[in-house]
Amino acid sequence: MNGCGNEILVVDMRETDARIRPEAARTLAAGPETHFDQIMAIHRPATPGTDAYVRIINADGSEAEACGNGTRCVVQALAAETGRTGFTFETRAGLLLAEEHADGTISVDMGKPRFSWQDIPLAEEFRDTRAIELQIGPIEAPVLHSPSVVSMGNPHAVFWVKGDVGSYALDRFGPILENHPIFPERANVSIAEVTSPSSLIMRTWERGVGLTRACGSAACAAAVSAARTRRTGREVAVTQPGGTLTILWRDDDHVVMTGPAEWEWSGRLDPETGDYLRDAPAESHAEREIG
Ligand SMILES: N[C@H](CCC[C@H](N)C(=O)O)C(=O)O
Repeated sequence: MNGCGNEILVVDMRETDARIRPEAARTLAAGPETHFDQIMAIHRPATPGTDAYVRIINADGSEAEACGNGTRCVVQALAAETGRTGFTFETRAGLLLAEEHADGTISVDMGKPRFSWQDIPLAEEFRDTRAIELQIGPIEAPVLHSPSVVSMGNPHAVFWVKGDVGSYALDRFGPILENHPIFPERANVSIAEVTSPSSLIMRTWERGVGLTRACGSAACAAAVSAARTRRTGREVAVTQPGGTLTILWRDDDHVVMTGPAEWEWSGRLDPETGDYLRDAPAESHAEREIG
């Protein structure tokens, strides 16, 4: 599936106690057909009252606490299977509520942002995380500097720029910033331009992945950081290379992300090895029709 071009493998693990091994994930990520940004592995619920436990695996085999675009894909898959529209998932970062709307778009309550340096986490104390001391490029003329940092369950840094976000070499700066010692758990790194009090344009270098066409939690991170620094209001349209998400930072502090999800093809997967067999197009289409 994909969520705004964020490439997602949704894997149904509800009938097995197995886990997808990191080696299997890396093999799948390296394959031209199965290349992905995140695997969303749907496991049986661990907590009463939840619909599933979802493990999120990055292309490098590491685990993430949150993935907004992938969560919308899981909702669409389970809504097609069950005819239900509302779901509660458990992830490493806690519980997520999600809902499919009549128009097919999906909203996910991504929880509350956390701003303290220990929560992001940062390696040293910063009292004000709206802009921390961190820069790239020459000391007297940095190319990027003073990012806002926030945890959406996972760590994010957002650099504010004026002008075309596409003109920055995020492919070069991304790995340096992702692995900068200030981020003991690494970080997802975005550059964002404010285009109006209710819109942003951004690109993201994802932790454990690289450049992606969209990142839901990064869109949330940029939206709350923009509102927190009075660059925008609390509801913004966030445009990334793969599409646009609407982010609302509600008065109760929860961040709600709304956007599309798209099914592409299905198959069968060996979670130990990453070997897979793609369904014949007709078969997968039929499966889709009957949910
Ligand atoms: N694509 C995801 C984010 C994955 C985050 C992951 N790269 C990490 O935190 O390690 C999203 O839509 O939110």
